[in-house]
Amino acid sequence: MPMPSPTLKSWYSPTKESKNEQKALVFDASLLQHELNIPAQFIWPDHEKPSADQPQTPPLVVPPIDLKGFLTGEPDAISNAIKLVDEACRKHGFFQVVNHGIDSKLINEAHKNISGFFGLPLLEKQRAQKKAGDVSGYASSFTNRFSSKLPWKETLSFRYSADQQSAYKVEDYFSSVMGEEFRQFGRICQEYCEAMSNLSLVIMELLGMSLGIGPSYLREFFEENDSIMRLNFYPPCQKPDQTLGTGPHCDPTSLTILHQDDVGGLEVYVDNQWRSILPNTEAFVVNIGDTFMALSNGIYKSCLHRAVVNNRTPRKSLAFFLSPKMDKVVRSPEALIKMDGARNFPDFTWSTFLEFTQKHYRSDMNTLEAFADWLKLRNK
Ligand SMILES: C=C1C[C@]23C[C@@]1(O)CC[C@H]2[C@]1(C)CCC[C@@](C)(C(=O)O)[C@H]1[C@@H]3C(=O)O
Ligand SMILES: O=C(O)CCC(=O)C(=O)O
Ligand SMILES: [Fe+2]
Repeated sequence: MPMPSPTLKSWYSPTKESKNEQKALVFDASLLQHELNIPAQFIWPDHEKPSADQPQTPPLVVPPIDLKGFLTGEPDAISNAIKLVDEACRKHGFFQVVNHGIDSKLINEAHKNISGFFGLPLLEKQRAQKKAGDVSGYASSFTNRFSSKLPWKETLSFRYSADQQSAYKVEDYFSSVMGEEFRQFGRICQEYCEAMSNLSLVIMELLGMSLGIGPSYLREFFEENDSIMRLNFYPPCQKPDQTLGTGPHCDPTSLTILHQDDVGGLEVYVDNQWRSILPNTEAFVVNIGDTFMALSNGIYKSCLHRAVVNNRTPRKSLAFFLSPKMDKVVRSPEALIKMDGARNFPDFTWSTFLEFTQKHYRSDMNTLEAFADWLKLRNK
């Protein structure tokens, strides 16, 4: 396999020395949250610092899309939802949904268990330690993976498969890596992922209608999805203006359904400025990701977003990253190519794109472009 181009902006390849240096750096939130001088690896460059271009981030106030009438098939509600989704996805790839039909008890249970998990001593969380190149596992600030611009967060990620034939179950993953006492937490996460997968298929129907290709094509494309669930935990930070919880990026995945707690920290880049998305625990935040942007031939935009931290309250967010089955070819349907007159992205599989983000490129705002260039070089 040819090597990726070293000219890629975010190409990362820590040197032997920096790898050794990193070994000494451990993100133990119970200690670091009180630290007045945060380690240099967490300090982001000036132009990316939270308040680089504006002293205060103005909130983006957009009414959420009410899914109730869409779910019950009311014609006016359907046309209204189509119009709002289409406008949002052409412009910035971000919208929120309410009356989505997901049980609030399930959401609350998930949040409770997540707080319990991240509240454990570091050594216990490390039982699920993510291994190099793996998607699943516990990661404290990626101190082993990256050497600079470290994010002020801990994450627990795992796979979810909607394929009925698949033997993989979230609860088995939890009990196998962390012990039998984590099976119940795993069950809640499995149930939560099932709910997210179903909701994402409803949203796919809506997106298919708004793109003018009908409700079935995209729903079927993602029916047997092989998705990623990530639990994000952002401890307080005494220097919140110096660092970021999650740096500016577009999700490489297809569609993200995010539930944030009542603390706030998510920001979206709209009209050349960062805007904060005020927390609303009744809503889900929905983002278009790079894979969907490619599938729509670029008609819908992948959403540029980031998460900031604060010096008072820990924050949680639950991100369900909808992704197609690993070897399904991502290729825009003919009808969308005709609309634009040109095919704007190469064919690829999610398996290759995922490998790119885990082994060759640190996801940022240019991942899709860098991936397309990398594919071209690789296929030469
Ligand atoms: C496929 C993925 C890579 C990241 C997780 C995800 O499932 C979707 C988003 C990606 C990420 C969150 C974008 C910002 C940088 C990143 C390194 C992070 O801060 O977590 C990204 C994730 C990754 O593990 O590569
Ligand atoms: O925590 C958030 O609000 C955003 C997290 C995010 O963008 C991600 O995990 O990809
Ligand atoms: Fe994201």
